[in-house]
Amino acid sequence: MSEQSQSVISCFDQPGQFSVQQGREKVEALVNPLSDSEYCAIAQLTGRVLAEDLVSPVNVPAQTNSAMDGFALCLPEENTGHTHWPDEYLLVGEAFAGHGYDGALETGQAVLITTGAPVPKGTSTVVMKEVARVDNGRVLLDRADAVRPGENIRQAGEDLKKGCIALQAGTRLKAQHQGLIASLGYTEVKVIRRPRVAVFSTGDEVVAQGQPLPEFSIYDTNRFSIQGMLAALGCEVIDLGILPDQKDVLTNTLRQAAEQTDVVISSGGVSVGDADYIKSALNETGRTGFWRLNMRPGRPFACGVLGCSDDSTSVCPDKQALFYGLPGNPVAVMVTFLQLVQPALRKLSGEKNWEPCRLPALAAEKMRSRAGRTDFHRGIFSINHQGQLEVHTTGSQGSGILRSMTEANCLIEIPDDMPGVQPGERVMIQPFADLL
Ligand SMILES: Nc1nc2c(c(=O)[nH]1)N[C@H]1C(S)=C(S)[C@@H](COP(=O)(O)OP(=O)(O)OC[C@H]3O[C@@H](n4cnc5c(N)ncnc54)[C@H](O)[C@@H]3O)O[C@H]1N2
Ligand code: MOO
Repeated sequence: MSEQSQSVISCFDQPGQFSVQQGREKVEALVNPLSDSEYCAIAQLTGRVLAEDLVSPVNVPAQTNSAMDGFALCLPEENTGHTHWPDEYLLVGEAFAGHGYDGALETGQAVLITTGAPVPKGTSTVVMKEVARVDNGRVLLDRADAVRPGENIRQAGEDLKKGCIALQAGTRLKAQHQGLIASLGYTEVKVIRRPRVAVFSTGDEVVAQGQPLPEFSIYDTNRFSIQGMLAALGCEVIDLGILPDQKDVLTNTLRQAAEQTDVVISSGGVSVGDADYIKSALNETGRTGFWRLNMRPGRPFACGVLGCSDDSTSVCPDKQALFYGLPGNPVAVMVTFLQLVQPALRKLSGEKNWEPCRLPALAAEKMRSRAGRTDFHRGIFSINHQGQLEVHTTGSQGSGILRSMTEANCLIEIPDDMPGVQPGERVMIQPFADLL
């Protein structure tokens, strides 16, 4: 992967106690955006990040055209003092979408026109079919006083002018961008290559699906929720499975993963009791800081760079990878990913100007928290009878209760300076779904 920032390596305070915002800043500071790019066809662009500004090679629309099915009219010159336009015009021809009308309209003439057809020379306005009728080769208007010059006409280049920047480098492309790129006539555009991310789970109790579940065991949940979140960010996922509690296996896996990937993400084994084992493997493969974040869920968190030694002058840039060690509890995994890893992966992907969607909502119930800590409750927001955005929790908020994430449509953010929330107080919510 590309060279990681050297200056921040020294910020691995061990162990650190940070706010969510401090954690976010430290995580992002380690990220150098990818710069390798590739061409990608329009149909495959969903979720990709544009590598360079996209310049419009054409005017959109290319010609001035009609926005309605109706009649193009040539009104008398405006400066002749007309307040009421004539209500009768001579029908001289037709203009269909894809075919123009060859002549130029003269005062008092009309042309039948369809939506999208080029507006004939001399046209002053277009009236909709519904307000006019044809009688004996003449177009008769129901309400000539309602006619306004310039109506129902889409000007050439009113959407995009030839030569302007249609989309900026760093835009994450969605359906609307694909449509716009297509409207410019491009067949493919240059995008940043996808980040390669390796994922594994740890823990003696963690069992793969398809195996019998022994006593005291649990099916591996985190690898799949992480993979789902990575897929939504357009990452290429390398599934390293469940790693056994053997230091050599862990060390070798991390070393190989660092050579082949941009990011390695693990879950489990980062709390005080269990962390020693993963810590020692990580210390052999790179530099990792273990932090305590003032947040719930997601207090223990590890972050760092694999493939560089303590002596940071001897780094091998191509063999480095970012590392995120997420806590084992399934809700803590998702919350730490969304709050800390997601912004970092967006930066790594070359995406610019991303901000999470946060909205103020009224608490519909009492919510527990603690001063000095940011709590992320799972919430369901809706519009109340007064038309205000309100939110209630999904119930029990244990960080192992993954059902709370499936029932929620948002995270409720209770900041460090709120010791708890009373009904009717304002909280910020982070909706799960942006519409587009
Ligand atoms: N003495 C302390 N104990 C704990 C602290 C603490 O500060 N001091 N922090 C607690 C918090 S908060 C969390 S979160 C957990 C995180 O612990 P680990 O990251 O070491 O995770 P594990 O102990 O391995 O697992 C925790 C929990 O999650 C389950 N788990 C783990 N991996 C998976 C998986 N892939 N799929 C499904 N479930 C998984 C595991 O069975 C445990 O129940 O530490 C607290 N303890
Ligand atoms: O943060 Mo642990 O974050 O309670 O699950």
